[in-house]
Amino acid sequence: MRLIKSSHFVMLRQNKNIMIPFVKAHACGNDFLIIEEHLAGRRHAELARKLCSRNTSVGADGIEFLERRPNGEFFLRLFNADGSEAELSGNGTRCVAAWLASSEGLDEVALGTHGGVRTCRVVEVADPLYLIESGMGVPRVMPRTIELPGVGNVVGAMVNVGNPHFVLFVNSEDFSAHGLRWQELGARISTSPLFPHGTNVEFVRVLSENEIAFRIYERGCGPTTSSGTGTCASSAAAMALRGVARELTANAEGGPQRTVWSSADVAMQLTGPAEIICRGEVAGL
Ligand SMILES: N[C@@H](CCC[C@H](N)C(=O)O)C(=O)O
Repeated sequence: MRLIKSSHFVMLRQNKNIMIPFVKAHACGNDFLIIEEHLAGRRHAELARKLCSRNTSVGADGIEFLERRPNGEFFLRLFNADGSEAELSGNGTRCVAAWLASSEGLDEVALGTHGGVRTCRVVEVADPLYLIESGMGVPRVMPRTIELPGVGNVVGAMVNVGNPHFVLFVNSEDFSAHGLRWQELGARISTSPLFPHGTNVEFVRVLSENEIAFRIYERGCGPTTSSGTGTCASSAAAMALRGVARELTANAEGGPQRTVWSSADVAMQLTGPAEIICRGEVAGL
């Protein structure tokens, strides 16, 4: 028998012993790993790239690193699947809230993020499924037309809900715009030099006064079935610029969420599900 001595094999063998405990949860198919911050050893980006890979590891859209501070406060750092750090995730924050409710009985919890503190309250439970309402901060909506080479002028709005979004309104049933599939146009906008820090992109159709449908191209991870901040950004743009009701059902591919934004200067409330999928240990770096 031939002995395998390649350095790749030696590396694989060394990695075998470093196991990292994780929890996996999703919100309308937008999936996250939850890992205790102290286990990251400052290798957050590398861990995100490795563990979010769907073919060679557990797979997820991002990792929420959960820090427990000595004063009892919680702080989350969110890393996208490509290893970039984002200010926050609405769905990811809710997944952590569901995990803290399930594992520690916390029905209401304030979670610090780089995009501000988000307070999450459990509204209904059918363990492992949690319906959670989150205070998502005050959205800022700025109408903006961008010029994309080869595409032309794209009319939309920059929306900040703790992280950046560019929202376009479309009429087509398949969410295409400017003759491009939304996934293609989303990739072009998300990585355009016009947004030096990148942006999330939402394609929104107004269905009625109380309902919108949208598709999401996420910064740092591509098309996703849902986004909490994307739901808020799409709703805020529709409320501020299309005059729809201040309480909306926002339908993404992964399912509906509810948004309430009673006036421009108050926080938006987001209600949606989060489900704990599994917990385990995964080979780290
Ligand atoms: N899916 C998230 C947003 C995650 C962060 C985003 N990719 C970014 O880079 O800002 C959500 O539910 O909000």
